[in-house]
Amino acid sequence: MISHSIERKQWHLVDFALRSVRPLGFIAFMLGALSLLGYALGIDVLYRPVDDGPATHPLTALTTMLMGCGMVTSASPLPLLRRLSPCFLLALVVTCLRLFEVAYDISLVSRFMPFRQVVVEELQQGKSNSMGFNTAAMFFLAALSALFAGVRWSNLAQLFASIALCFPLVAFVGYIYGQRDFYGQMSLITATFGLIVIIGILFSTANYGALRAMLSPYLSGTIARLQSILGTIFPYSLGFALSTATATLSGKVLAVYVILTSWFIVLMVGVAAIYQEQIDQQRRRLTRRLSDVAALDELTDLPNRRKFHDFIGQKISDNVQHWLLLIDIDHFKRVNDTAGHDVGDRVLQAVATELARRCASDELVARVGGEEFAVVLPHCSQGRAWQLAETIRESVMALTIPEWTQPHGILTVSIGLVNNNGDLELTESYRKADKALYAAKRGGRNRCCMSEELETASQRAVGQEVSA
Ligand SMILES: Nc1nc2c(ncn2[C@@H]2O[C@H](COP(=O)(O)OP(=O)(O)OP(=O)(O)O)[C@@H](O)[C@H]2O)c(=O)[nH]1
Repeated sequence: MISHSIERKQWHLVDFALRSVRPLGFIAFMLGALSLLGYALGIDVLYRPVDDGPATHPLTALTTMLMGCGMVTSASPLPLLRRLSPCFLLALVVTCLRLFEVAYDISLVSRFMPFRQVVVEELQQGKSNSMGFNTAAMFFLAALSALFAGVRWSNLAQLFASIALCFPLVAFVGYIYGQRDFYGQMSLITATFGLIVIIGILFSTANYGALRAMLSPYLSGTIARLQSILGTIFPYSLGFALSTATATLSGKVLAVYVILTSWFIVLMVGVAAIYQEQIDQQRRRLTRRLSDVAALDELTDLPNRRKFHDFIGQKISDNVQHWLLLIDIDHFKRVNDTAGHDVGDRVLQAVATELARRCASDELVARVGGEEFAVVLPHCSQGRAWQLAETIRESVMALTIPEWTQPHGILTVSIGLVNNNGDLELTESYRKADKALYAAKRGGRNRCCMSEELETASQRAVGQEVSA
Protein backbone atom coordinates (compact mmCIF):
# COMPACT_ATOMS: atom_id res chain seq x y z
CA MET A 1 0.00 0.00 0.00
CA ILE A 2 1.21 3.48 -0.81
CA SER A 3 3.04 5.45 1.91
CA HIS A 4 1.50 8.79 2.78
CA SER A 5 4.14 10.96 4.44
CA ILE A 6 5.20 14.42 3.26
CA GLU A 7 8.15 14.67 0.91
CA ARG A 8 11.61 14.46 2.52
CA LYS A 9 14.32 16.71 1.17
CA GLN A 10 17.48 15.31 -0.36
CA TRP A 11 20.73 16.10 1.47
CA HIS A 12 22.51 17.07 -1.75
CA LEU A 13 25.26 19.12 -0.06
CA VAL A 14 26.12 16.29 2.34
CA ASP A 15 26.23 13.83 -0.59
CA PHE A 16 28.38 16.26 -2.56
CA ALA A 17 30.79 16.72 0.38
CA LEU A 18 31.11 12.97 0.90
CA ARG A 19 31.66 12.39 -2.82
CA SER A 20 34.36 15.14 -2.87
CA VAL A 21 36.66 13.44 -0.33
CA ARG A 22 38.38 11.14 -2.83
CA PRO A 23 38.84 13.76 -5.60
CA LEU A 24 40.25 16.20 -3.01
CA GLY A 25 42.60 13.47 -1.78
CA PHE A 26 43.68 12.79 -5.35
CA ILE A 27 44.31 16.52 -5.96
CA ALA A 28 46.35 16.81 -2.73
CA PHE A 29 48.40 13.74 -3.71
CA MET A 30 49.09 15.07 -7.22
CA LEU A 31 49.99 18.59 -5.99
CA GLY A 32 52.39 17.12 -3.40
CA ALA A 33 53.96 14.98 -6.12
CA LEU A 34 54.24 18.05 -8.37
CA SER A 35 56.21 19.91 -5.69
CA LEU A 36 58.61 16.99 -5.36
CA LEU A 37 58.89 16.95 -9.16
CA GLY A 38 59.90 20.61 -8.89
CA TYR A 39 62.79 19.54 -6.64
CA ALA A 40 63.72 16.68 -8.98
CA LEU A 41 63.72 18.81 -12.14
CA GLY A 42 64.99 22.00 -10.52
CA ILE A 43 61.79 23.96 -11.27
CA ASP A 44 61.65 26.30 -8.23
CA VAL A 45 58.21 27.71 -8.91
CA LEU A 46 56.63 24.30 -8.24
CA TYR A 47 57.68 24.51 -4.57
CA ARG A 48 58.49 28.24 -4.11
CA PRO A 49 55.62 30.33 -5.53
CA VAL A 50 57.07 33.72 -4.52
CA ASP A 51 60.72 34.31 -5.45
CA ASP A 52 62.05 35.49 -2.08
CA GLY A 53 59.25 33.89 -0.06
CA PRO A 54 59.13 30.57 1.80
CA ALA A 55 59.25 27.22 -0.02
CA THR A 56 57.25 24.05 0.41
CA HIS A 57 59.70 21.70 2.12
CA PRO A 58 60.06 18.13 0.66
CA LEU A 59 58.75 16.70 3.96
CA THR A 60 55.65 18.91 3.64
CA ALA A 61 55.09 17.72 0.06
CA LEU A 62 55.55 14.12 1.21
CA THR A 63 53.11 14.58 4.12
CA THR A 64 50.57 16.12 1.72
CA MET A 65 50.91 13.07 -0.53
CA LEU A 66 50.41 10.77 2.48
CA MET A 67 47.29 12.67 3.56
CA GLY A 68 45.96 12.66 -0.01
CA CYS A 69 46.57 8.94 -0.29
CA GLY A 70 44.80 8.42 3.05
CA MET A 71 41.76 10.38 1.82
CA VAL A 72 41.59 8.32 -1.37
CA THR A 73 41.74 5.04 0.55
CA SER A 74 39.43 6.26 3.34
CA ALA A 75 36.47 5.15 1.23
CA SER A 76 38.08 1.72 0.82
CA PRO A 77 35.82 -1.34 1.21
CA LEU A 78 38.39 -2.85 3.62
CA PRO A 79 37.35 -1.79 7.16
CA LEU A 80 40.92 -1.78 8.53
CA LEU A 81 42.12 0.54 5.76
CA ARG A 82 39.11 2.75 6.34
CA ARG A 83 39.44 3.02 10.10
CA LEU A 84 43.16 3.07 10.68
CA SER A 85 44.49 4.34 7.42
CA PRO A 86 48.27 3.59 7.47
CA CYS A 87 48.83 6.81 5.47
CA PHE A 88 47.27 9.01 8.18
CA LEU A 89 49.21 7.09 10.87
CA LEU A 90 52.45 7.63 8.97
CA ALA A 91 51.67 11.34 8.48
CA LEU A 92 50.96 11.59 12.22
CA VAL A 93 54.32 10.00 13.08
CA VAL A 94 56.24 12.17 10.58
CA THR A 95 54.68 15.43 11.78
CA CYS A 96 55.04 14.43 15.44
CA LEU A 97 58.77 13.77 14.92
CA ARG A 98 59.06 17.04 13.04
CA LEU A 99 57.46 18.91 15.95
CA PHE A 100 60.08 17.38 18.26
CA GLU A 101 62.82 18.42 15.82
CA VAL A 102 61.59 22.01 15.79
CA ALA A 103 61.10 22.12 19.57
CA TYR A 104 64.47 20.56 20.57
CA ASP A 105 66.51 21.47 17.48
CA ILE A 106 67.47 17.85 16.79
CA SER A 107 67.49 15.80 13.60
CA LEU A 108 65.10 12.84 13.52
CA VAL A 109 62.99 12.52 10.41
CA SER A 110 64.87 15.15 8.34
CA ARG A 111 67.75 12.69 7.93
CA PHE A 112 65.60 10.48 5.72
CA MET A 113 63.91 13.17 3.65
CA PRO A 114 64.34 13.29 -0.14
CA PHE A 115 66.21 16.19 -1.85
CA ARG A 116 68.08 16.99 1.37
CA GLN A 117 71.01 18.39 -0.60
CA VAL A 118 68.79 20.92 -2.46
CA VAL A 119 67.35 22.16 0.85
CA VAL A 120 70.81 22.49 2.45
CA GLU A 121 72.06 24.51 -0.54
CA GLU A 122 69.05 26.81 -0.46
CA LEU A 123 69.46 27.40 3.28
CA GLN A 124 73.13 28.26 2.68
CA GLN A 125 71.98 30.82 0.11
CA GLY A 126 69.82 32.38 2.83
CA LYS A 127 66.50 31.21 1.35
CA SER A 128 63.63 30.03 3.55
CA ASN A 129 62.95 26.29 3.19
CA SER A 130 61.69 24.41 6.20
CA MET A 131 58.71 22.48 7.54
CA GLY A 132 58.15 24.96 10.33
CA PHE A 133 56.15 24.56 13.54
CA ASN A 134 52.91 25.89 12.02
CA THR A 135 53.04 23.50 9.03
CA ALA A 136 53.94 20.49 11.20
CA ALA A 137 51.22 21.36 13.73
CA MET A 138 48.65 21.86 10.94
CA PHE A 139 49.31 18.43 9.39
CA PHE A 140 49.62 16.78 12.83
CA LEU A 141 46.13 18.05 13.79
CA ALA A 142 44.77 17.14 10.34
CA ALA A 143 46.13 13.57 10.61
CA LEU A 144 44.69 13.24 14.12
CA SER A 145 41.35 14.54 12.87
CA ALA A 146 41.40 12.02 9.98
CA LEU A 147 42.05 9.15 12.39
CA PHE A 148 39.16 10.31 14.62
CA ALA A 149 36.94 10.52 11.53
CA GLY A 150 37.95 6.94 10.63
CA VAL A 151 36.72 5.60 13.99
CA ARG A 152 33.57 7.78 13.72
CA TRP A 153 34.48 10.19 16.54
CA SER A 154 33.16 12.85 14.23
CA ASN A 155 32.67 15.70 16.72
CA LEU A 156 36.27 15.37 17.85
CA ALA A 157 37.41 15.06 14.22
CA GLN A 158 35.57 18.28 13.34
CA LEU A 159 36.98 20.10 16.36
CA PHE A 160 40.59 19.16 15.51
CA ALA A 161 40.07 19.91 11.81
CA SER A 162 38.64 23.34 12.62
CA ILE A 163 41.69 24.12 14.82
CA ALA A 164 44.00 22.86 12.04
CA LEU A 165 42.11 25.11 9.61
CA CYS A 166 43.33 28.17 11.55
CA PHE A 167 46.92 27.60 10.36
CA PRO A 168 46.35 28.00 6.58
CA LEU A 169 43.78 30.77 7.23
CA VAL A 170 46.26 32.69 9.40
CA ALA A 171 48.89 32.21 6.67
CA PHE A 172 46.49 33.55 4.01
CA VAL A 173 45.69 36.55 6.22
CA GLY A 174 49.45 37.11 6.59
CA TYR A 175 49.89 37.08 2.81
CA ILE A 176 46.90 39.42 2.30
CA TYR A 177 47.96 41.93 5.01
CA GLY A 178 51.69 41.54 4.35
CA GLN A 179 52.37 40.18 7.85
CA ARG A 180 55.34 37.81 7.59
CA ASP A 181 54.94 36.64 11.22
CA PHE A 182 51.58 35.18 10.28
CA TYR A 183 52.84 32.75 7.68
CA GLY A 184 56.44 32.38 8.88
CA GLN A 185 57.98 29.55 6.87
CA MET A 186 54.65 28.38 5.43
CA SER A 187 54.56 28.98 1.67
CA LEU A 188 51.37 29.83 -0.21
CA ILE A 189 51.54 26.36 -1.76
CA THR A 190 51.74 24.72 1.69
CA ALA A 191 48.80 26.79 2.95
CA THR A 192 46.81 25.66 -0.10
CA PHE A 193 47.82 22.01 0.50
CA GLY A 194 46.67 22.33 4.10
CA LEU A 195 43.37 23.89 3.08
CA ILE A 196 42.59 21.11 0.55
CA VAL A 197 43.53 18.34 2.98
CA ILE A 198 41.60 19.78 5.95
CA ILE A 199 38.49 20.50 3.88
CA GLY A 200 38.66 16.93 2.54
CA ILE A 201 38.84 15.51 6.07
CA LEU A 202 36.02 17.76 7.26
CA PHE A 203 33.93 16.61 4.27
CA SER A 204 34.48 12.96 5.25
CA THR A 205 32.47 13.77 8.43
CA ALA A 206 29.72 15.62 6.53
CA ASN A 207 27.09 13.18 7.77
CA TYR A 208 27.65 14.08 11.42
CA GLY A 209 27.64 16.91 13.96
CA ALA A 210 28.07 20.56 13.15
CA LEU A 211 28.97 20.04 9.50
CA ARG A 212 25.84 17.99 8.82
CA ALA A 213 23.79 20.73 10.51
CA MET A 214 25.49 23.38 8.38
CA LEU A 215 24.90 21.41 5.15
CA SER A 216 21.28 20.64 6.00
CA PRO A 217 18.85 21.28 3.12
CA TYR A 218 16.37 22.81 5.58
CA LEU A 219 16.11 26.41 6.76
CA SER A 220 18.53 25.91 9.66
CA GLY A 221 21.25 24.82 7.21
CA THR A 222 20.65 27.73 4.85
CA ILE A 223 20.89 30.20 7.76
CA ALA A 224 24.07 28.55 9.08
CA ARG A 225 25.75 28.63 5.65
CA LEU A 226 24.78 32.25 5.10
CA GLN A 227 26.05 33.23 8.55
CA SER A 228 29.37 31.42 8.00
CA ILE A 229 29.97 33.01 4.61
CA LEU A 230 29.04 36.52 5.79
CA GLY A 231 30.84 35.98 9.10
CA THR A 232 34.04 35.29 7.16
CA ILE A 233 33.74 37.79 4.31
CA PHE A 234 32.65 40.73 6.47
CA PRO A 235 35.55 40.88 8.98
CA TYR A 236 38.08 40.04 6.23
CA SER A 237 36.92 42.84 3.93
CA LEU A 238 36.40 45.32 6.79
CA GLY A 239 39.91 44.63 8.08
CA PHE A 240 41.35 44.94 4.58
CA ALA A 241 39.50 48.24 3.96
CA LEU A 242 40.65 49.65 7.34
CA SER A 243 44.26 48.59 6.82
CA THR A 244 44.40 50.35 3.46
CA ALA A 245 42.47 53.44 4.63
CA THR A 246 44.26 54.21 7.88
CA ALA A 247 47.90 54.20 8.81
CA THR A 248 47.27 54.56 12.55
CA LEU A 249 46.12 50.97 13.11
CA SER A 250 48.89 48.44 12.92
CA GLY A 251 48.37 45.69 10.34
CA LYS A 252 49.13 43.10 12.99
CA VAL A 253 46.31 44.25 15.28
CA LEU A 254 43.89 44.26 12.37
CA ALA A 255 44.92 40.83 11.22
CA VAL A 256 44.51 39.38 14.74
CA TYR A 257 41.12 41.05 14.98
CA VAL A 258 40.04 39.59 11.64
CA ILE A 259 41.21 36.07 12.41
CA LEU A 260 39.71 35.96 15.88
CA THR A 261 36.41 37.51 14.82
CA SER A 262 35.82 35.27 11.82
CA TRP A 263 36.95 32.11 13.65
CA PHE A 264 34.72 32.93 16.60
CA ILE A 265 31.74 33.65 14.36
CA VAL A 266 32.13 30.37 12.46
CA LEU A 267 32.52 28.47 15.75
CA MET A 268 29.35 30.06 17.15
CA VAL A 269 27.48 29.37 13.92
CA GLY A 270 28.57 25.72 14.08
CA VAL A 271 27.35 25.28 17.67
CA ALA A 272 24.09 27.14 16.95
CA ALA A 273 23.58 25.05 13.80
CA ILE A 274 23.73 21.81 15.80
CA TYR A 275 20.91 22.96 18.09
CA GLN A 276 18.91 24.50 15.25
CA GLU A 277 19.14 21.28 13.26
CA GLN A 278 18.00 19.23 16.28
CA ILE A 279 14.97 21.49 16.77
CA ASP A 280 14.27 21.50 13.05
CA GLN A 281 14.52 17.69 12.93
CA GLN A 282 11.96 17.42 15.74
CA ARG A 283 9.68 19.89 13.93
CA ARG A 284 9.97 17.93 10.66
CA ARG A 285 9.17 14.68 12.47
CA LEU A 286 6.07 16.25 14.07
CA THR A 287 4.95 17.80 10.77
CA ARG A 288 5.30 14.42 9.05
CA ARG A 289 3.35 12.75 11.85
CA LEU A 290 0.61 15.40 11.63
CA SER A 291 0.45 15.01 7.88
CA ASP A 292 0.22 11.22 8.23
CA VAL A 293 -2.53 11.51 10.85
CA ALA A 294 -4.48 13.95 8.66
CA ALA A 295 -4.38 11.48 5.77
CA LEU A 296 -5.40 8.41 7.80
CA ASP A 297 -8.73 6.95 8.75
CA GLU A 298 -8.75 6.63 12.52
CA LEU A 299 -10.67 3.32 12.72
CA THR A 300 -8.92 1.27 10.03
CA ASP A 301 -5.55 3.06 9.70
CA LEU A 302 -6.13 3.15 5.95
CA PRO A 303 -5.70 6.37 3.94
CA ASN A 304 -8.89 8.40 4.18
CA ARG A 305 -11.10 10.03 1.54
CA ARG A 306 -8.87 13.14 1.43
CA LYS A 307 -5.78 11.06 0.67
CA PHE A 308 -7.77 9.08 -1.91
CA HIS A 309 -8.72 12.33 -3.67
CA ASP A 310 -5.11 13.56 -3.66
CA PHE A 311 -3.79 10.26 -4.99
CA ILE A 312 -6.31 9.67 -7.75
CA GLY A 313 -6.36 13.40 -8.63
CA GLN A 314 -2.59 13.22 -9.18
CA LYS A 315 -2.97 10.16 -11.45
CA ILE A 316 -5.61 11.95 -13.50
CA SER A 317 -3.61 15.16 -13.83
CA ASP A 318 -0.55 13.08 -14.87
CA ASN A 319 -2.73 11.20 -17.42
CA VAL A 320 -1.86 7.87 -15.80
CA GLN A 321 -4.05 4.95 -16.85
CA HIS A 322 -5.60 3.28 -13.77
CA TRP A 323 -8.50 1.15 -12.53
CA LEU A 324 -10.79 2.30 -9.73
CA LEU A 325 -12.54 -0.34 -7.61
CA LEU A 326 -15.37 0.68 -5.25
CA ILE A 327 -15.98 -1.98 -2.60
CA ASP A 328 -19.06 -1.95 -0.37
CA ILE A 329 -19.86 -4.42 2.43
CA ASP A 330 -23.22 -6.07 1.81
CA HIS A 331 -26.00 -5.53 4.36
CA PHE A 332 -23.58 -3.93 6.77
CA LYS A 333 -26.41 -2.21 8.61
CA ARG A 334 -27.49 -5.70 9.74
CA VAL A 335 -24.11 -6.18 11.48
CA ASN A 336 -24.61 -3.03 13.51
CA ASP A 337 -28.24 -3.72 14.22
CA THR A 338 -27.67 -7.35 15.20
CA ALA A 339 -24.30 -7.39 16.97
CA GLY A 340 -23.77 -3.77 17.88
CA HIS A 341 -21.60 -0.91 16.67
CA ASP A 342 -18.39 -2.29 18.25
CA VAL A 343 -18.64 -5.52 16.31
CA GLY A 344 -19.42 -3.43 13.21
CA ASP A 345 -16.16 -1.56 13.81
CA ARG A 346 -14.21 -4.79 14.10
CA VAL A 347 -15.73 -6.06 10.86
CA LEU A 348 -14.63 -2.85 9.12
CA GLN A 349 -11.11 -3.29 10.51
CA ALA A 350 -10.92 -6.92 9.37
CA VAL A 351 -12.04 -6.02 5.84
CA ALA A 352 -9.56 -3.09 5.73
CA THR A 353 -6.67 -5.37 6.76
CA GLU A 354 -7.65 -7.90 4.11
CA LEU A 355 -7.79 -5.22 1.38
CA ALA A 356 -4.43 -3.72 2.37
CA ARG A 357 -2.89 -7.20 2.28
CA ARG A 358 -4.03 -7.73 -1.31
CA CYS A 359 -2.54 -4.52 -2.76
CA ALA A 360 0.97 -3.73 -3.94
CA SER A 361 3.16 -0.83 -2.77
CA ASP A 362 2.26 1.50 -5.66
CA GLU A 363 -1.49 0.87 -5.29
CA LEU A 364 -3.83 2.67 -2.91
CA VAL A 365 -6.52 1.29 -0.62
CA ALA A 366 -8.62 3.89 1.13
CA ARG A 367 -11.74 4.04 3.26
CA VAL A 368 -13.95 6.47 1.38
CA GLY A 369 -17.21 6.12 3.36
CA GLY A 370 -18.86 4.28 6.25
CA GLU A 371 -18.63 0.73 4.86
CA GLU A 372 -17.22 1.72 1.49
CA PHE A 373 -13.62 1.30 0.36
CA ALA A 374 -11.77 2.28 -2.82
CA VAL A 375 -8.78 0.67 -4.50
CA VAL A 376 -6.75 2.51 -7.16
CA LEU A 377 -4.57 0.39 -9.45
CA PRO A 378 -2.18 2.49 -11.60
CA HIS A 379 -0.87 1.06 -14.90
CA CYS A 380 -3.09 -1.98 -14.59
CA SER A 381 -4.61 -4.30 -17.22
CA GLN A 382 -8.28 -5.25 -17.30
CA GLY A 383 -7.36 -8.87 -16.55
CA ARG A 384 -5.40 -8.00 -13.41
CA ALA A 385 -8.09 -5.54 -12.17
CA TRP A 386 -10.82 -8.15 -12.56
CA GLN A 387 -8.72 -10.89 -11.02
CA LEU A 388 -7.90 -8.70 -7.99
CA ALA A 389 -11.59 -7.76 -7.56
CA GLU A 390 -12.54 -11.46 -7.59
CA THR A 391 -9.72 -12.32 -5.16
CA ILE A 392 -10.92 -9.59 -2.78
CA ARG A 393 -14.51 -10.78 -3.02
CA GLU A 394 -13.53 -14.40 -2.30
CA SER A 395 -11.07 -13.55 0.50
CA VAL A 396 -13.70 -11.43 2.31
CA MET A 397 -16.08 -14.40 2.08
CA ALA A 398 -13.37 -16.54 3.66
CA LEU A 399 -12.77 -14.12 6.57
CA THR A 400 -13.28 -15.39 10.08
CA ILE A 401 -14.44 -12.63 12.45
CA PRO A 402 -15.25 -14.34 15.78
CA GLU A 403 -18.11 -12.04 16.91
CA TRP A 404 -19.79 -11.98 13.51
CA THR A 405 -19.03 -14.75 11.01
CA GLN A 406 -19.23 -17.63 13.48
CA PRO A 407 -22.70 -16.86 14.84
CA HIS A 408 -24.17 -15.11 11.77
CA GLY A 409 -22.52 -16.57 8.66
CA ILE A 410 -20.22 -15.24 5.99
CA LEU A 411 -19.53 -11.60 5.12
CA THR A 412 -19.72 -10.50 1.48
CA VAL A 413 -18.84 -7.45 -0.58
CA SER A 414 -19.99 -6.03 -3.91
CA ILE A 415 -17.48 -4.36 -6.19
CA GLY A 416 -17.81 -1.85 -9.05
CA LEU A 417 -14.84 -1.40 -11.41
CA VAL A 418 -14.01 1.33 -13.91
CA ASN A 419 -11.01 1.90 -16.15
CA ASN A 420 -9.68 5.44 -16.54
CA ASN A 421 -7.07 6.12 -19.22
CA GLY A 422 -6.37 9.40 -17.47
CA ASP A 423 -8.99 11.20 -19.57
CA LEU A 424 -11.97 10.94 -17.18
CA GLU A 425 -12.50 13.56 -14.46
CA LEU A 426 -12.60 12.15 -10.92
CA THR A 427 -16.34 12.81 -10.48
CA GLU A 428 -17.12 11.05 -13.78
CA SER A 429 -14.85 8.10 -12.99
CA TYR A 430 -16.34 7.81 -9.48
CA ARG A 431 -19.89 8.06 -10.84
CA LYS A 432 -19.25 5.20 -13.28
CA ALA A 433 -17.65 3.00 -10.60
CA ASP A 434 -20.58 3.76 -8.27
CA LYS A 435 -23.06 2.85 -11.01
CA ALA A 436 -21.23 -0.47 -11.54
CA LEU A 437 -21.31 -1.06 -7.78
CA TYR A 438 -25.04 -0.34 -7.71
CA ALA A 439 -25.53 -2.82 -10.59
CA ALA A 440 -23.60 -5.46 -8.60
CA LYS A 441 -25.86 -4.82 -5.58
CA ARG A 442 -28.96 -4.98 -7.75
CA GLY A 443 -27.72 -8.16 -9.39
CA GLY A 444 -27.84 -9.95 -6.02
CA ARG A 445 -24.73 -8.67 -4.16
CA ASN A 446 -21.50 -10.65 -3.51
CA ARG A 447 -20.38 -9.98 -7.08
CA CYS A 448 -18.18 -7.73 -9.22
CA CYS A 449 -19.43 -5.56 -12.04
CA MET A 450 -17.39 -3.71 -14.64
CA SER A 451 -18.58 -0.29 -15.83
CA GLU A 452 -17.53 -1.10 -19.42
CA GLU A 453 -19.80 -4.18 -19.46
CA LEU A 454 -22.75 -2.04 -18.33
CA GLU A 455 -22.11 0.45 -21.12
CA THR A 456 -21.84 -2.31 -23.76
CA ALA A 457 -25.05 -3.87 -22.46
CA SER A 458 -26.93 -0.53 -22.55
CA GLN A 459 -25.61 0.17 -26.08
CA ARG A 460 -26.80 -3.30 -27.11
CA ALA A 461 -30.25 -2.56 -25.62
CA VAL A 462 -30.47 0.77 -27.46
CA GLY A 463 -29.41 -0.98 -30.69
CA GLN A 464 -32.14 -3.63 -30.26
CA GLU A 465 -34.78 -0.91 -29.60
CA VAL A 466 -33.75 1.00 -32.71
CA SER A 467 -33.81 -2.11 -34.91
CA ALA A 468 -37.25 -3.10 -33.46
N1 LIG B 1 -19.90 0.22 13.15
C1 LIG B 1 -19.84 1.19 12.25
N2 LIG B 1 -20.85 1.39 11.39
C2 LIG B 1 -20.79 2.37 10.49
C3 LIG B 1 -19.68 3.24 10.43
N3 LIG B 1 -19.89 4.12 9.41
C4 LIG B 1 -21.09 3.83 8.87
N4 LIG B 1 -21.66 2.77 9.52
C5 LIG B 1 -22.93 2.13 9.30
O1 LIG B 1 -22.94 1.51 8.04
C6 LIG B 1 -24.29 1.25 7.67
C7 LIG B 1 -24.50 1.46 6.20
O2 LIG B 1 -25.72 0.94 5.86
P1 LIG B 1 -26.41 1.10 4.46
O3 LIG B 1 -25.87 2.32 3.78
O4 LIG B 1 -27.89 1.06 4.68
O5 LIG B 1 -25.96 -0.13 3.64
P2 LIG B 1 -25.94 -1.70 3.90
O6 LIG B 1 -26.68 -2.08 5.11
O7 LIG B 1 -24.50 -2.13 3.88
O8 LIG B 1 -26.69 -2.28 2.67
P3 LIG B 1 -26.16 -2.42 1.20
O9 LIG B 1 -25.01 -1.48 1.00
O10 LIG B 1 -27.32 -2.06 0.34
O11 LIG B 1 -25.75 -3.84 1.04
C8 LIG B 1 -25.14 2.20 8.54
O12 LIG B 1 -25.83 1.46 9.50
C9 LIG B 1 -24.10 3.09 9.26
O13 LIG B 1 -24.50 3.43 10.57
C10 LIG B 1 -18.60 3.02 11.35
O14 LIG B 1 -17.57 3.69 11.36
N5 LIG B 1 -18.72 2.00 12.23
